[in-house]
Amino acid sequence: MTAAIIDGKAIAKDIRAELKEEIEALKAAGTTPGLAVVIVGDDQASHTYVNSKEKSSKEIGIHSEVHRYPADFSEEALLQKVDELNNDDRIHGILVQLPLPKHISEDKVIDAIAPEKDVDGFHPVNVGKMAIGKDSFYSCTPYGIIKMLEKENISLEGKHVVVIGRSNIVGKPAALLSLMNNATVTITHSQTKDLPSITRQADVIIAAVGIANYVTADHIKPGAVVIDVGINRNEDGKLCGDVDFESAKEKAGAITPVPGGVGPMTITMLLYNTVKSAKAFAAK
Ligand SMILES: Nc1nc(=O)c2c([nH]1)NC[C@@H]1CN(c3ccc(C(=O)N[C@@H](CCC(=O)O)C(=O)O)cc3)C=[N+]21
Repeated sequence: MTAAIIDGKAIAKDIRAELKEEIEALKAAGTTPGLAVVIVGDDQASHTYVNSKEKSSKEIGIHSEVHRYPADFSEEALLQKVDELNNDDRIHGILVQLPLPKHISEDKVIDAIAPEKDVDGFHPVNVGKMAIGKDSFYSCTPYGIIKMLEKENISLEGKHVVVIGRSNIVGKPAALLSLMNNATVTITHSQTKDLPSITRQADVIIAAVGIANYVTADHIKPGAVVIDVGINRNEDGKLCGDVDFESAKEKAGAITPVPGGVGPMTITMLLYNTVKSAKAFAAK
């Protein structure tokens, strides 16, 4: 059996087209959604992502600004910038690109973002609301996975979702959002014993380990849905996921590629959250 390939890029394109229309309506009613991205340091990959976020925002009519600072920018100055954006009426979404240089506390910076502008869904208020099943800004990568499954008509109801990874940004929120969609959820991680025996029970595997080609056909129940969150570079410098795509696609029922799977959905949900925030501000 060869798996159906879930085309994240195409799904992202559809959602962005819907957002573009919403933005036009919002603009006609006097509100232009605004997104501010803050990046500190000169990590090349981070700059590439941020440029891509800026381009995607502009394409659908979001006012986008990027604030770039050198690696030695102080924590105090960054907190001050966040405060300024919190109070800027043109800005409905604030994203501080992670990771930050070591001398800056990521927790402090995330805590400083106004929860109602935290379109990344990283602020404890938004994470807490999600954990108790309330509406909030959900973290873009796991939310993108949920939307992608929705668009593919893959219901999570009563399904066994096995998440590999327990990060605050992907693993934990992916588990919570799956639970919210009535899945039975198992979270596995680096201390889990005999991982393949657990992932082989999964109807849906969400792989967020951060190790190239870690999940192989041996981890997969025939016909299972495999979602690959990884973004790694292999020996040849080529982009690859946490899933060994070539072997996995012979066993899975459906699978996301890297690139072109979860990544484009992550950016799309950032745009989605920004529009959602602008709508909430407009309603006030
Ligand atoms: N505050 C914050 N929020 C984030 O959401 C955030 C962050 N920090 N730091 C870094 C990670 C990473 N991330 C990606 C988003 C899109 C792609 C993406 O679009 N990837 C394309 C390919 C990109 C390429 O070709 O390099 C794809 O998978 O098809 C990848 C990675 C957001 N992150």
